[in-house]
Amino acid sequence: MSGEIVQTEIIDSGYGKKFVKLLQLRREGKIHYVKEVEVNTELTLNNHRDYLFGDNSDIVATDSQKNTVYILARQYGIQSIEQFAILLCNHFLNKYQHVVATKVYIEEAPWKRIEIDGQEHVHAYLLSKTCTRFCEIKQKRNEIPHAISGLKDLRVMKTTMSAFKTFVNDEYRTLPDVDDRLFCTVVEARWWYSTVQNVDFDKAWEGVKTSILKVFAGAPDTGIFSPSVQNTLYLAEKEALANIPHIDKIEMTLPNVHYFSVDFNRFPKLEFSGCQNEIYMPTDKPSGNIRAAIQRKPSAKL
Ligand SMILES: O=c1[nH]c(=O)c2[nH]c(=O)[nH]c2[nH]1
Repeated sequence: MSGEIVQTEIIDSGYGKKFVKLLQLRREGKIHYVKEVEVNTELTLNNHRDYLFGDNSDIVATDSQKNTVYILARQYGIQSIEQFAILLCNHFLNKYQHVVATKVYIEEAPWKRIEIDGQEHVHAYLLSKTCTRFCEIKQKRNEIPHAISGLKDLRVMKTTMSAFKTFVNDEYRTLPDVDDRLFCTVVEARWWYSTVQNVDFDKAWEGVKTSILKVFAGAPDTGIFSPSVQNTLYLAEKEALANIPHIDKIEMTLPNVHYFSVDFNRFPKLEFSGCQNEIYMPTDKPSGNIRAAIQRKPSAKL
């Protein structure tokens, strides 16, 4: 240690409670409604006395932030995770004048009603984890809230109508051109709203999910051809922006989860002719990883 006095400044800070879990139950007669969420809060203060000098007098304890989540859920209810996150941001900024910025991230547990003989149950649910819905709202003092919504862990696969060929052919390449391959990915998508006013966040979220599935799968009886993960990703993003007017930017990440064909030529003493079963080896790691964000072009000024 040189013992030299280092000159520093804090350039970013925030603190809050992570993973505040709560279940909201609303009983309307015999029909019950549930929402289970996990909330992360974060506040940024107008000074750093806490970090610099150990002066806690401006700290709204993370424990109090956690209590606030429960109290606002009780008082106002959770319509959509986005609305609840906006409510929390507003509350923290209005209640504490020395808070200059807030960030609230929420994930929702995908409870669906159990269906018995095609009929939805009034009070029994099944956790149907096709994917996780999340949102992140950021708001600075004297500014409007900015909303991002997203989905993750949406694992999809198709067994044909996917090819990958005519890519760089040099001394590093071993992968052959393929006309027909399995395509499996775990979709993560996040999108930015141009406004939070009069947005039906549930409808928008369903709209993006449907856009992604439609572009990935294509028509039920024929499918849709994918020349690469990159192209499918881009077309899914374009479809989402075409369908949901309140979104002006979207980013998607698509890992290319490889399924390698098992080579039965390695068993020369066995006879496989006439066997129709194709056997693949699912391989989680490594995976390709394809990412892109698109946004609406500012409309041309005449
Ligand atoms: O759709 C694909 N895009 C790639 O960039 C890539 N790279 C690779 O090895 N396989 C694939 N597939």
